[in-house]
Amino acid sequence: MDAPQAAPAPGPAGPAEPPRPIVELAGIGMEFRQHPVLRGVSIAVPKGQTLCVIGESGCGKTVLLKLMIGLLRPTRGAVRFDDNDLGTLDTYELNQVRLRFGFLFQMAALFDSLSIYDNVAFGPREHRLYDESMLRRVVLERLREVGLPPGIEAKKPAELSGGQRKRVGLARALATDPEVMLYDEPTTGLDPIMSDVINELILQTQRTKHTTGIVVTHDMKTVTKVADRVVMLYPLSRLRPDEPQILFDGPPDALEDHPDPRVRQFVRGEAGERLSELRG
Ligand SMILES: Nc1ncnc2c1ncn2[C@@H]1O[C@H](COP(=O)(O)OP(=O)(O)OP(=O)(O)O)[C@@H](O)[C@H]1O
Repeated sequence: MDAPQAAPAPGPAGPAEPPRPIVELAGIGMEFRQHPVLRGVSIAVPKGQTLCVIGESGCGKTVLLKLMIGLLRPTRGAVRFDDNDLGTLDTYELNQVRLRFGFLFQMAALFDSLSIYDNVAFGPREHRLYDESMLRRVVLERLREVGLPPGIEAKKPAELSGGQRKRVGLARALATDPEVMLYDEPTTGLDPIMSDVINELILQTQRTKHTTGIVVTHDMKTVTKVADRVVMLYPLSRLRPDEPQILFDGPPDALEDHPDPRVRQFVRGEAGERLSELRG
């Protein structure tokens, strides 16, 4: 039998400090005209990690992303970015913070009337990051990084497939070299192969650029592939007032056999009693 292993001794400076959070939600409550969506939600995302946020439709995942970039203000609690409380920042300071985020929207949200080049150049131009020759290098480099062929920059979004549009959306979000990428259901509507391409790109972005990632998804393959950590939210309407809204906060491999049946049901995609509940 192996001898029991001793706990590693702390180094001369004591146990290692946990990495500093870059995005932090502290005791968040969010209501829309007396309709509560989030309650007592606290999440700290360390620099360089990828967090996946999962949960049923309507539980508040997109609201969470909007709170993180100050597009919504919480009813209670504080949102911090790099130790700055967003609630204390003026419009200029908030815009400076937003510049450090990239956002890949559900439907890629490209400007239909602009070429692919101008779509990707949009953020850097708005923030006057580069002169035109440097901008050209950055735009073409980002398009290459997401695996789009040379010449695509002259096309319009309508000429592209869904998977190509999603990759242009990612190239556009990465054109400002963000420290944090927010992905809202990045694989929705894509075939399994293109979904995996997007998952690979999320992973590569974290590994090569050390970008912190926050991924809202229903796709458990995305979770398995990209998440360092997973938070599962539950809809408030299904919880008692004293129950925490975060059902799970941990590594992805602890999801499958979690003791809470609500977590297992979601992860395995089982309807359970839900159809009869919906029929009333
Ligand atoms: N600006 C708003 N005004 C009023 N209600 C809102 C607003 N934004 C979101 N909500 C409500 O908040 C709840 C959570 O919405 P949210 O979009 O965050 O859900 P979700 O978990 O992302 O859902 P899905 O998985 O379907 O995208 C919903 O009931 C929605 O109607």
